[in-house]
Amino acid sequence: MTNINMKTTNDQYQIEIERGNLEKVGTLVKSVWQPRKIEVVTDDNVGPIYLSLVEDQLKQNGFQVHTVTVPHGEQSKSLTNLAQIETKMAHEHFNRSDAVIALGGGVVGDLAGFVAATYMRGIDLIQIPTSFLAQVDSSVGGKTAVDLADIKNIVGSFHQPNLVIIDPDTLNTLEVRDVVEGYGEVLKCSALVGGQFWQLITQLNSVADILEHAEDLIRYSVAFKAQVVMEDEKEAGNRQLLNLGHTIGHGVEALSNGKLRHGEAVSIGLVKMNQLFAPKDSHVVEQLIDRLGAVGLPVDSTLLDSPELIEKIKNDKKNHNGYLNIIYLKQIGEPVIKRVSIADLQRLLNEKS
Ligand SMILES: NC(=O)c1ccc[n+]([C@@H]2O[C@H](COP(=O)([O-])OP(=O)(O)OC[C@H]3O[C@@H](n4cnc5c(N)ncnc54)[C@H](O)[C@@H]3O)[C@@H](O)[C@H]2O)c1
Ligand SMILES: O=C(O)C(=O)C[C@@H](O)[C@H](O)[C@H](O)COP(=O)(O)O
Ligand SMILES: [Zn+2]
Repeated sequence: MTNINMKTTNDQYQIEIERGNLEKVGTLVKSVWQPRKIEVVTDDNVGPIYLSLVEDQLKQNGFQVHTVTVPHGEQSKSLTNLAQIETKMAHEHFNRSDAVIALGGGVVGDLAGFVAATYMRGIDLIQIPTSFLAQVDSSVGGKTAVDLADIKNIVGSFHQPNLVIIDPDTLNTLEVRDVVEGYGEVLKCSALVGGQFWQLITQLNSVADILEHAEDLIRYSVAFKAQVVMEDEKEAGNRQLLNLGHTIGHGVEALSNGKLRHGEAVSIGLVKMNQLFAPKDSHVVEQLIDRLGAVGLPVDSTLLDSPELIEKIKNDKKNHNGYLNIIYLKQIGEPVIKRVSIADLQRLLNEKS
């Protein structure tokens, strides 16, 4: 069992990582919340597998449980769903003492998190991530958001949970493609950290290898993310490093009309941004392509040639007055934040494509 402690300016919470955590989810929730009404938000893949267990556990521990199931997939991170869920909660007379639980992948986590951030100007939240991506990244750190049409995470808020409950056993029911896309974020994280974390990555060459080492990968990723968030919760400085691969990644993800998963898009963005900025003699790009390619993550895309890409990039939250803080690697374990004009980035993208 691993217990990682997160402390930000106004919040403190535990990230509990243990196989079988879902079996005792009621007790874990009770350790931080008094009896109250809870809206459990899930999706139509996760709900049929895990919702009844979580619901029973919560009821046995004195909670009043309401549930809402959204369709799986990125399109559920919408203002429409936000409004529907909050309308339902209002009709159920949820008040400021009540709470939200996100049970699912990053889509459910971001959507339910934003519900909790905005309902009555903010109520309590617990994250129960069930996808690999959500367990290694999205359930931790308090970023919540929905998309507007084809613009990623453009309406959102920082809203920290009171607890994150990670049960790596839930990875057993995940599709292979979803394990691999979650690994895209793990690889991003390990490339930022280097050292032992990267050493482990150099030994993983298949989905079976990833699953065998899933607990270590979750622990390494979450411990690093927690440390970064504790030092820079609102992304004024080094939290921007966690956006490695995302400036171009979010662009191609949005342009793909749902064809690329988030972690796949990050993989493409990770390679491209380093092709543009990493020192050639560092061999960063070759190392990234080798490790991403080993598990079948995409390392290139025709979307990189789209004239629309730069328009998407302008929506990056690291864009300030026409200058973007881009992230690249000097070498594995040595990330750099560099201020680049959008015009220069556009020129470089055009030159290289
Ligand atoms: N807030 C953050 O810090 C942060 C960080 C990274 C990514 N994100 C966001 O997370 C989203 C991607 O998350 P994701 O990759 O988890 O996508 P997702 O939530 O769509 O989950 C991927 C698929 O796996 C299914 N699933 C989840 N858990 C399952 C399980 N245990 N068994 C069977 N099926 C399961 C889902 O239904 C879905 O079909 C993107 O919207 C991205 O922008 C947010
Ligand atoms: O937690 C963070 O900070 C991250 O940047 C983690 C990213 O993996 C994640 O995709 C995040 O949602 C991106 O946020 P955005 O601010 O670029 O929308
Ligand atoms: Zn991401």
